[in-house]
Amino acid sequence: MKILIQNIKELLQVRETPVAKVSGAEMAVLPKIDHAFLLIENDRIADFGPMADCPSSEDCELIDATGKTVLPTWCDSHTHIVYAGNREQEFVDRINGLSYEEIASRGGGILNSAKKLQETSEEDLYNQSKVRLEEVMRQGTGAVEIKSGYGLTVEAELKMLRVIKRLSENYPIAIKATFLGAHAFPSEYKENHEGYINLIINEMLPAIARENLAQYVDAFLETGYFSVAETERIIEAGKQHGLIPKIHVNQFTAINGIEACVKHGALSVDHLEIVTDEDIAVLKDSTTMPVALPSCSYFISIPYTPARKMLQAGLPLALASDFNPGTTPSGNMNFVVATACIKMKMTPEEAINAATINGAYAMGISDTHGSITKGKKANIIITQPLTSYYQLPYAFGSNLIDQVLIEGQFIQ
Ligand SMILES: N=CN[C@@H](CCC(=O)O)C(=O)O
Ligand SMILES: [Zn+2]
Repeated sequence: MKILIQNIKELLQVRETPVAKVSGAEMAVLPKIDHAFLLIENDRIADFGPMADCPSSEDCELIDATGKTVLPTWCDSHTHIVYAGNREQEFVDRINGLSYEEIASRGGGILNSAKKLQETSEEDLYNQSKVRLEEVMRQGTGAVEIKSGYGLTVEAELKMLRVIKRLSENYPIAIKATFLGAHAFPSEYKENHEGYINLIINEMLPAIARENLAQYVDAFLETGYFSVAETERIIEAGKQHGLIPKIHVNQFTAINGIEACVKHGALSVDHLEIVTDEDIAVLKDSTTMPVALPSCSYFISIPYTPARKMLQAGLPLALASDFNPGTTPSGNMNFVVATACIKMKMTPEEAINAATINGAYAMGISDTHGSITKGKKANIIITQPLTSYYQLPYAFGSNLIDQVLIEGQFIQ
């Protein structure tokens, strides 16, 4: 099966020579070809270039992209798409003056979602989650990481991870699974952290490894949640089962968590609404990808990740949605890219790099996703006719996507 897209006004994120990620000043460069073609064979990118070099269209399904922009689909490296019910009431409580921390300390927040999820059957959880997955695919996401962490019991964490596995078997989108048993201490372990950490290490992790349900391990390293020392124990135990750390850190406070994550070779450190000069120094020259989640900052009114300062220091940055019921009930990566430009002062080029190739790196798939490169997965967004790709973040409330292809299949 061959698809030939012709007369593309702008073909973005073209990388003849593959790169794993882009950092600092490199992020301001988004390589593109004007008046281009793109050839897809089965699930892969077979060829691309200027229209002057366009191959014959024999045997191909033809798409005319006159006036349109074509770019790789978004790589959303941080989500919690599998959850039960919602937290609309907490949304209204916050409007009426309560903070995220106050709601959590009253037994709301993550524990509220965990109670709902424990009471929901695996089948129902799958059906609720697939609606969200289908929505983000239509919005141009072509690869997604999904975390557990609303189970908080052996049985419920396994239920979440089995749902993630089933989604990955039933949809063309690449899905990476992360075990986040260390998302919050269940109330019965509030005064017995040791007991819950032992449950994670001695029961949850071995059961997950037996069923091969996760590739990554995460923890909410934050004041009032998991300390640096507790997180390090979980990272070490996860590694024993082959899981690579990707850690929630510096959302509300900076407690030297980033240093610990880098020391343990974390693939990514995520949130980073609060970042110190020491954190930046530690990330510099590491292989750990910092990940910003601007929709979370927007929704719960907390600071935005200081992108300019980080890029100026030469760091890379990825953007992800954080789709979850508490802090970010949206997986729309178009909004993420626009918000990064509008609120974090990232240029469109930087934001698109952050949401494609760097997002792919932050989920360990930049050899197959995140750029227009021969041999990579045919994951493509075709936009409506645009004056230029600047319109994508500029017209932040409009749906400018015409068609999405994931692994060579049209999504709709
Ligand atoms: N901060 C930790 N975890 C999630 C939100 C958890 C929740 O409130 O349900 C996040 O990434 O924002
Ligand atoms: Zn998160």
